[in-house]
Amino acid sequence: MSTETVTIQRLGAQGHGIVHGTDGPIYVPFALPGETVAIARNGNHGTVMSTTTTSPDRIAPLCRHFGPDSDACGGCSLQHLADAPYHAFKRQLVVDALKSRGLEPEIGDLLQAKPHQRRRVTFSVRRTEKELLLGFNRGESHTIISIAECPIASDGIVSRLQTIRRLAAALSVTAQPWRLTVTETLTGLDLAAEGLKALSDAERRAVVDCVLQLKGIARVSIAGDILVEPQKPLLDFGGVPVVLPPGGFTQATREAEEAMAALVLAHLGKAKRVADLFAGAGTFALRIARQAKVHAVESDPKAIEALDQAARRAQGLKPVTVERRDLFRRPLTAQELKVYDAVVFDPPRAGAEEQVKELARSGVKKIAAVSCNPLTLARDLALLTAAGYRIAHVAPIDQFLWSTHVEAVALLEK
Ligand SMILES: C[S@@+](CC[C@H](N)C(=O)[O-])C[C@H]1O[C@@H](n2cnc3c(N)ncnc32)[C@H](O)[C@@H]1O
Repeated sequence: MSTETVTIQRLGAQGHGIVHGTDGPIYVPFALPGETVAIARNGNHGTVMSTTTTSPDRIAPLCRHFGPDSDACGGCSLQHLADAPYHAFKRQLVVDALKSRGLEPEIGDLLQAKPHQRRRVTFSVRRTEKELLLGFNRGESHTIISIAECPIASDGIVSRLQTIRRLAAALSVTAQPWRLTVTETLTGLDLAAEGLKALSDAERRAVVDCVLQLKGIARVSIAGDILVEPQKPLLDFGGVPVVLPPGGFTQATREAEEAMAALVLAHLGKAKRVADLFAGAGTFALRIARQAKVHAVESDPKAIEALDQAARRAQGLKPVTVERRDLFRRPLTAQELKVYDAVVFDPPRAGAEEQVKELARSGVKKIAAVSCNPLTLARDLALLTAAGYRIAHVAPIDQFLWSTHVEAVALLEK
């Protein structure tokens, strides 16, 4: 460990201040470009001890749990950065990722996230001898920081933190840490527990009794199995009600979901037959079905079942077919894709490389690529442009406020 004074040169992709020393980059969390700071240095990591020059872009964080202290929550990494440079940083993550693959398409302004929009958060939970810890892990550690507030989570979640705690306490029958994903749905909170030790019958009954005394809980599931469901947890995909499968994926904010869906629908235009790949429970497919026939493909059986049920119950949709399929191992082939006028794909962070290789050979006229990882998106788009597709537009979208994650929608045509 050594002490030195450095001036931060730029913000890295993980939100850390970076200074390039003679022996490589030094990463300084919570320091901003232009700031001169004294750091305790440990290898290529610096901890700020004092600041002599403060950036004009530095602002007071909104949340009491944010910061470099040992008891601070690691959920957010950029609350100390003013709005304009924060938005520029997020957009630049997409610009840089595409540029690293030689792509320089038209990239729009960032769709900005606002506080209290996140309708889905995953808490870390652990019972200690003294208390129940429910919150987020401290940065780069397994220590759980219990939270009393959260400026990113929706009011529907934050206002029910006490309820969530009571329920988490009933589920925490051992000292083992576990995770609780809370989704605010139209009919109440959906709570999905993962990593819990199996509960005895008496413990399960105690949780059910607890839920029945509490208000605002739609469902509690453990490892995908429903324990109690006073209400079916409903989401609305463009006017089509969908029962969210236990622990199933949904976009983190309603605002980002609607913006992404609007971009995708506008791009599809008059397409008559559309394939929605990595379709989840139908975020895009059910909206597209208002104007075109849709074939939705997804590997999660519960998600595809939820989509299918929702499509069957809905009025006024064009035909929707569903297929459970692992698109990494068995992508839709170029031959299978030829019947579609347009394809939407929205894969997990790993991207859709194998599927995109088939798409590149398919000749499908319009493609909308939705992604939460600019690096894999860039790789996949490069495969498509090499096959003659043109990127008409890329829209960077923030739905993970004050984190270094950014979503993007890329619209392509041939
Ligand atoms: C980012 S989510 C998008 C879901 C949906 N488009 C939405 O907006 O709600 C990615 C989806 O891909 C699915 N998935 C993950 N791996 C897959 C695979 N190998 N084949 C097919 N689907 C997969 C996940 O279950 C998840 O529903």
